[in-house]
Amino acid sequence: MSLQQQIKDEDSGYNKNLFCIPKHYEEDIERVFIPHGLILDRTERLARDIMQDMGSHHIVALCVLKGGYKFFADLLDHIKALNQNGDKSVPITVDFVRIKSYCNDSPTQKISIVGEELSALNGKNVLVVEDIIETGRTMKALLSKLKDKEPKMIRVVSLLIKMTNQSPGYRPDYIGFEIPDKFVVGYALDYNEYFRDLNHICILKEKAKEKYKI
Ligand SMILES: Nc1nc2c(ncn2[C@@H]2O[C@H](COP(=O)(O)O)[C@@H](O)[C@H]2O)c(=O)[nH]1
Ligand SMILES: [Mg+2]
Repeated sequence: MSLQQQIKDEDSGYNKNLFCIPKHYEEDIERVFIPHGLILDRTERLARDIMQDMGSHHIVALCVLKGGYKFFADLLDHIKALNQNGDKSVPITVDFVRIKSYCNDSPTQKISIVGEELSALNGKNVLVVEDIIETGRTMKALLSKLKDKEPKMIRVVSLLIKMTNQSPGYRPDYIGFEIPDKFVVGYALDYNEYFRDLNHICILKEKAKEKYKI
């Protein structure tokens, strides 16, 4: 199993005033949990680990939208840099799938998966790129759809995995950070579509959850 950084419950992040937060979210953020720079540095290392394991054949990188788009873009930048500067390189193609399984800060009963054409995955090495895994329910639903396309290999990388007592029967192949059971936003992770435009991964104030509730 690959190494991953575990952020314990008592590590409650950083005072938000140490960082640049968009004015429109200043009142909503409780703490900065994982600063943007740390996310990028960890992503660089994940890219190296992934290329060491998968880097001998064409990779189809599959982005799980919407929450995975920032991690996907940064991970692919690092993979491209390795391709450009290393002794060997492999073609990377991209595909996208959209999954919705959350409303407010709770899971929905139904998992909606859109963009499941994905016929180009047949016989390919697929790297699924996800933002966060909690119970593993969403990823298990996606993986069962992907297996129908008969890829040669599927690997999953998730920037975050959340430790909850209802979880997790599922662990991805590569993990950025293991975090406690807190609802997080930022770096494309949303609360009802807000906070994707925030660089750092943060914890919300309870009154912000009320403010943006639907
Ligand atoms: N913005 C946030 N989204 C979250 C968080 N925890 C989970 N999620 C969403 O759910 C799925 C994964 O959940 P799972 O139980 O099916 O594994 C993930 O893709 C997110 O969309 C969170 O803390 N913040
Ligand atoms: Mg997601």
